[in-house]
Amino acid sequence: MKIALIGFGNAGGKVADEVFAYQTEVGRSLCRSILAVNSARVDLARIERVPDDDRILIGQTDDRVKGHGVGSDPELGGEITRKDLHEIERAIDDVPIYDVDAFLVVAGLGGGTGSGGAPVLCSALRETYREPVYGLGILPSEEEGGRASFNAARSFRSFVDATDNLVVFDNDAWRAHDDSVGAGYERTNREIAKRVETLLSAGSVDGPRVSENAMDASDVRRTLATGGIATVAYAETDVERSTRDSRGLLSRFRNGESEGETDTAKKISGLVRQAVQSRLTCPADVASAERSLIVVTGPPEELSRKGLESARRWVEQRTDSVEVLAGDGPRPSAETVSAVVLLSNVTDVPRIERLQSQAVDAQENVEAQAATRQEEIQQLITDEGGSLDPL
Ligand SMILES: Nc1nc2c(ncn2[C@@H]2O[C@H](COP(=O)(O)OP(=O)(O)OP(=O)(O)O)[C@@H](O)[C@H]2O)c(=O)[nH]1
Repeated sequence: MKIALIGFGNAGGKVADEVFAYQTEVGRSLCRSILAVNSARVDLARIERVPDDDRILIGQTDDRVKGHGVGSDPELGGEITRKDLHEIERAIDDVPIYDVDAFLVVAGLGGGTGSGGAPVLCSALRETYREPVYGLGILPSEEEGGRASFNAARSFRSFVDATDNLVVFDNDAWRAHDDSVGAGYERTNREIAKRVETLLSAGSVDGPRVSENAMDASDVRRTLATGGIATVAYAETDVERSTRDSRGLLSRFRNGESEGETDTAKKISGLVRQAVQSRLTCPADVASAERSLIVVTGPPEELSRKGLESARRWVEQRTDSVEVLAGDGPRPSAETVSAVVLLSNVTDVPRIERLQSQAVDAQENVEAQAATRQEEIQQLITDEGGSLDPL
C-alpha cells in the first residue's frame, strides 16, 4: 500500500521522518511523498530526511506565531492552519495521487500545532480527494499534566471525526522509567515506524516473487473502513539463517509434509499470537475490535500459508471479529520475520476514558483558578489594611 505521508507539528514531523528513514533502511518506497508542516521554524529545521521544499512553515505572518510555534494552543494551531491551508494544498498538488492509496497524517495531540492543525487538514483532504485519509494520533504521557491531556482529549474527538480511521499511539504505555525524554522519543518513534512500514507492506511486491498469500491495498482500506480508532500489535523474530539452511538440507518428510514446513507454520502462528499478547500501540481490549488484518513479512522461505491460516483463526476467536484478513509480503533480504496485526474500531479503550477524565479535571481547575485569580491579584497588590493609595 502506498501512502502520502504528512507530519503535522513537532512530533508528527519527527515520526514521519523516522518512517521515511525506516523504509529506506529496508529498501522500500511505500511513502510516495512526505511533507512536514509546522509553525515553529527550528523544529522544521531539525527534521533530517524531508526535502527542504516539502517543509511548510505555517503562521509566519501571524503576530502571535511568527515562526515560533503556537505555545500549546490548539485553537491557534487550527486557526493558522485554516489561514495557510492553500500553502499546504499547493504542496500536496505535487504529490503523485494516481500512485497513492491513502493519506496518513501524523500528529502529537498534547501540543498546539499538531493537535489543532491536523484535524483541519484531514477535513480539507477528505473534501478534495477520493483516497481515504487516516490519522496517526499520539497521546501524551499522563506525566505531561492536565494541559496536554486537555488538548489531547479535545483534539482526539476532532481527529476521529476528520479521518476515515485514527490509529492511536499512547506515549504513556511506551514510556520507560529510565528513558530521558529525547531518548524515549527516539525509541518510540522507531517502534511506530516499524509498525507503519510493516503494515504498508501489505500488497507490495518486493523482489521477483509474488506471494501466494498476497494482500493488496484494498484489504487495508477495508479493515480501516470501520471508522473509529485502531490499535496495532507487532512482534518480530530474527531469521536464524544457519538453522534454516540446515533444515533445508535435512528436512525429513512425514505424511507428505516436511518437518521444516511444520516448524515454519508454528513459528508464524506463534509470532502473531505473541504480537497480539504484547504491548499494543494503544492498550485496548482486543475482543472489542470490529475488523482485523494480519500482515507477516520476511524471507519467502520463512513464510507459511498454514501458519498464517492458523494465526487468522486464532485472531478471529480472540477478537470476536467478523472479519480477519491475513496475508504476507515476502522480503528476500530481510533479517527478521515481522508480524503486524491491525485491530480496527476497538471500542473498549480504558486509556481514552482516563484521558478524558484527566482533561475534565484540568478544565475544572482552569475554570476554578480563573474565577479566583482576579480576587487573588487584588489581594496581592493591596496592603492588608487598605491604607496605601496607588500613585
Ligand atoms: N512519540 C513521540 N511523541 C512526541 C514526540 N515529541 C513530542 N511528542 C508528543 O507530542 C505532543 C505534542 O508535542 P509537539 O508535537 O512538540 O507539539 P506541536 O504539535 O508541535 O505544537 P506546539 O509545540 O504547541 O506548537 C507532546 O505532548 C508529546 O506527548 C516524539 O518525538 N515522539
